[in-house]
Amino acid sequence: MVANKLLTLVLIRQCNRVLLGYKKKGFGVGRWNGFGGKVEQGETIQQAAARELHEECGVEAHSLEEIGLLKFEFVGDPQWLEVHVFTADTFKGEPTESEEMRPQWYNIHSIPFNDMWPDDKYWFPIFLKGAKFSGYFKFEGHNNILKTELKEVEKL
Ligand SMILES: Nc1nc(SCCc2ccccc2)c2[nH]cnc2n1
Repeated sequence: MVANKLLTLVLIRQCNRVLLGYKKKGFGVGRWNGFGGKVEQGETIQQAAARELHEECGVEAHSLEEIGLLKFEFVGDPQWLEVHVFTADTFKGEPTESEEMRPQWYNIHSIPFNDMWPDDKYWFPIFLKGAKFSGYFKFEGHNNILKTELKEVEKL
């Protein structure tokens, strides 16, 4: 059993807008997403989430709350991705473009799902209504979902 690769994803949400970033290179390039990435040795998942947020758009979230757990399997790749999703509604600093990401606010009624990972349209509505979720998506390539499992949860 290959250990899952731990990743983080941070979605800053204020009233009726969400901060997304356009991925300029690497995994998920060309798609809008929250801010995130790998968990390094010696840091907690939450510390990694805060670090990646700051590295990718220059803001410091005051308190990150874990609201979702997503597991991704890609056909032909033994390593699953285990994405810990966090949210915050307050932060310090001004969202700034980095080498990785171009930040932009989106109204919650016009999330660019066609330019996001295909699974996002399934779990974003749960996130936006303030509930927690746990999901599994089996991908073939980066565009085709073969299997979906998703549930709202009381506690992660
Ligand atoms: N929304 C979403 N995000 C990811 S990876 C998020 C974590 C990450 C990893 C590397 C760089 C930046 C961010 C996904 N993978 C498959 N579906 C997906 N949906």
